[in-house]
Amino acid sequence: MTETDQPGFRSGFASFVGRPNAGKSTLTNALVGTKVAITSSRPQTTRTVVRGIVHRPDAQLVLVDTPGLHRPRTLLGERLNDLVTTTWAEVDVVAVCFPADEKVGPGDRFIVNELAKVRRTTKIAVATKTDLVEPDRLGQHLLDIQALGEETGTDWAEIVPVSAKSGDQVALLADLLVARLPEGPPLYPDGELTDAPEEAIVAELIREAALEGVRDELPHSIAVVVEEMGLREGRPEDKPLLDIHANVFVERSSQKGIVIGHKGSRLRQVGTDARKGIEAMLGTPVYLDLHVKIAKDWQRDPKQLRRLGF
Ligand SMILES: Nc1nc2c(ncn2[C@@H]2O[C@H](COP(=O)(O)OP(=O)(O)OP(=O)(O)O)[C@@H](O)[C@H]2O)c(=O)[nH]1
Repeated sequence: MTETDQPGFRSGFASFVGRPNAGKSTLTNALVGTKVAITSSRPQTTRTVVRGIVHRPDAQLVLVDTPGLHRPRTLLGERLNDLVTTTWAEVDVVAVCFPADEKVGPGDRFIVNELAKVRRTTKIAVATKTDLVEPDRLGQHLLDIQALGEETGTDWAEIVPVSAKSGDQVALLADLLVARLPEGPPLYPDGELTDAPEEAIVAELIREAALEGVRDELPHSIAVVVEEMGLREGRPEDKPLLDIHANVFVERSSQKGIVIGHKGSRLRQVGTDARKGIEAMLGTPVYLDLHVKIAKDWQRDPKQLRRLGF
């Protein structure tokens, strides 16, 4: 039996939110287990950025970032906040981080009030940095979080104290998050993406689309390299467009023909399918430019392999 048809396997998305310095990144790293280094050079542009994936025998938990929430002063600010709440509605669970060494304050209240509008998403409260405080203070902090929940009409599914630094309760948090995911097969290949940038996921989505229906003919002969990926300049902030230029490498010209299809029909379909997959993952409209190239015997050539990212 493969992992995919394992009964009871869970997969889905979680997002950590909280005010600046609340410990979101450190917690993400602690959960994923390795240093996650998605250096997103475009904050607040793509709606969701995968920060890391927790692979477990029983589940796959995809941790995504949502753009920062701001007190809106302008219409654009309001639109951005709408985007955030839309993203929150699309993930399975949102975990709000409240650093134990700071009092629950107006910044937290603002976030929780916004989050309360997203009624259906499960909300978990996480008291972070517990290693920095005495038990008394932690107790008070948990009561304050509870009170904020009541005040805002937020029904915390859990309130969990953790320390990402010492590792205390991190495993418990993982269990609680996983328990809130729907049953379903893994969303990403095993081992994928701790430090892999978005380009790697995008390349994988394109490769999947390119293999669709021709897997038997081209089992291991397709590699994809994302040459360029960046937001189109001059777009309004609330209507981003992500430009992606990618090369699909095959080993022989006969394979090139298969991928491209009659008058390019197949390649167009591959492009459409891949684009939809990428848009669904990143939450941003995408312009995808695909080229098919021959890298002769790339599987046997170490130099080619390196170039292709293996
Ligand atoms: N002692 C202690 N420090 C922590 C813990 N978690 C995070 N920190 C520290 O708190 C600071 C902020 O942590 P980050 O993980 O960067 O917080 P963040 O919420 O991602 O911050 P932003 O990116 O600004 O939103 C860093 O200096 C961390 O080292 C913890 O469990 N214990």
